[in-house]
Amino acid sequence: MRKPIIAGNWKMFKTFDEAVEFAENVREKVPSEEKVDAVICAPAIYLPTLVDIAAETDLAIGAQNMHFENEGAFTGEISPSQLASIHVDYCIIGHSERREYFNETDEAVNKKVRAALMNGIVPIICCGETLEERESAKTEEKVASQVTEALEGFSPEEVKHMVIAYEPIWAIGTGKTATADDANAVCGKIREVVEGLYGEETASTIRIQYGGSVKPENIEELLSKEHIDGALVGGASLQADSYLALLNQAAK
Ligand SMILES: O=C[C@H](O)COP(=O)(O)O
Repeated sequence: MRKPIIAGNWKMFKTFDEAVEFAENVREKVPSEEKVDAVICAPAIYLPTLVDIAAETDLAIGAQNMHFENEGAFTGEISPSQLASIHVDYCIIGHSERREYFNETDEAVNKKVRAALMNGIVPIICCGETLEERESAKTEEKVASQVTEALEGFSPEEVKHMVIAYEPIWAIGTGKTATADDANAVCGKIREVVEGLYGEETASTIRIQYGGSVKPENIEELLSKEHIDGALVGGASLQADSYLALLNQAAK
C-alpha cells in the first residue's frame, strides 16, 4: 500500500511573518509521517527559516521550482545543490504555471528531475491538460507525453522515488474539481505509462497525486480511488486549519 502524500503549494502567497506563523502553528499538529507525508512548498526566500521550524517534526519543506544546473551564471536562479544544502526535501517541477508563464519545456523538466534526484530531493512532477485538450479528448495523449518525456532515461529504482502530480489546468484555482472517477482514470493512465516504461513494480510503487481545487470537502472521495495517492494543493494549503484537515483525512 502506498503512503499518501499531501503537498501544499503556496505559490506566490504569504508574507514572511504569515509563513512563520503557519509553520509554527502546524508543525506539532501534522499527523505522523508513518501515515502521511506532509509537505509545504513555499516561496524560496522562506525556505531556510521553514526548514528550521520544521526540523525534527513530521512536516517536510519543499521548493516550487529550481534550475537544473548545480551552479553557474544564471542570475536569479536557485540550484538543486543550493536547495539540498539547506535541507529542502522536495521540489515541484514543471507546474503548469511555470510551463505557461515561464516557458518551461518537457526537456527542462526532465533535466530538473535528474538534478533533483542527484541532490537527494524528491521531485513532484506536474502534468495535466488544458480545457481545450480535455474537450477534444486529448487528455490521455497530453499527459502520457508529458510523463514519458519527464521520466526519460532513469532507472526503475530512481522512478520509484518520484512523485507525479496530475493537475488538469482547468481545475486549478477555479473551484472546478475533476470528478474523483475522472481524476482516477487519468492517474491510472499515468500508472500504465510508467508500467510501459519501467515495469509493474515501479508503476505500483510510484505515488501519483491529484491537484486542482482540492479541499477538505472533496479529499476523502479522491483518496478513496485506487490510483490517487495524495494531493498537490494550492488554495486550501494556505490556511492551517484546512491544510491540517487534508492531512488528517489522508492519515485515516
Ligand atoms: O499546485 C497546486 C495546484 O495548482 C492546485 O491549486 P488549487 O488547489 O488552488 O486549485
